[in-house]
Amino acid sequence: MSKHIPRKRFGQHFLSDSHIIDAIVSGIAPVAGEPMVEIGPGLAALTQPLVERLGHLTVVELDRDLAQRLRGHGQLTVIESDVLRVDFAQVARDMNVPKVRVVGNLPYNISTPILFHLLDYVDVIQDQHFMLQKEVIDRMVAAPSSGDYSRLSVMLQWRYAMENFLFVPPASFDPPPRVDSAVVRMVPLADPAPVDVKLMEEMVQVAFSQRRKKLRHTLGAWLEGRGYGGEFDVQRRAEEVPVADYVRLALELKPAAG
Ligand SMILES: C[S@@+](CC[C@H](N)C(=O)[O-])C[C@H]1O[C@@H](n2cnc3c(N)ncnc32)[C@H](O)[C@@H]1O
Repeated sequence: MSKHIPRKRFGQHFLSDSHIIDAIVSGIAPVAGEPMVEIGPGLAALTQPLVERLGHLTVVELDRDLAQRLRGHGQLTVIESDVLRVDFAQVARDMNVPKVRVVGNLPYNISTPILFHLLDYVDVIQDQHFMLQKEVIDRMVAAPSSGDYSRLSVMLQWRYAMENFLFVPPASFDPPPRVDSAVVRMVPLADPAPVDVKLMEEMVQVAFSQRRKKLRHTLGAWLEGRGYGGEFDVQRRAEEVPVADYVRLALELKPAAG
């Protein structure tokens, strides 16, 4: 088969380090027969060892040439699409299972939109294992009052238990990216607070819109606009507020949202 020229616009950095590939696959720990979906299989660096253990794998690939190559593989179901347009609830229905596992070495240019897209389908997802830019994972798992604590930390930590389990240097890829990478495990919390996700998203976005300023300048005005008269302390900075406080506030606001 002809050599594939990596396409920059699709964030194509292919894994080439067999030790790292083994470590990722061990971290995922696939079991024969499990329903799994891989985002961005590329040249099958992860796909092949995964499918050897699973027996069957569904993959989502945007690049037409790569999707075409993968169709020749007898153990794969290939969805040729932008993952941001994929309805994962439908994918689970098509596979005849209540939940799927999702994995992938994601295209870094759209990793945050992918994480938010999957948040919409968290009820049909058992767990997620993603290779991402290390700096993004640092933000995902950051604790309050650390420099990395951000909108992404709050929006993901209220819904997932997350763990950075592997550091991956640029030399593990061909072509190498300019940044360090890491692999994160995300497991949806079994008993999440029943917050309105859209409301939570808007609230957290307003809170972090000016992270150096006290919240009274940003969230304070927004809460006032909603007629909020509760106890939430807006004399703090967004980065000082624990996830649980944001969740409590979103729950208090819920009736106003309806
Ligand atoms: C970083 S590469 C990883 C490739 C392979 N899994 C590996 O580890 O070597 C990202 C892959 O995602 C694909 N991709 C990029 N944008 C995508 C999108 N919006 N939807 C689905 N796949 C996409 C790329 O074509 C590429 O195959």
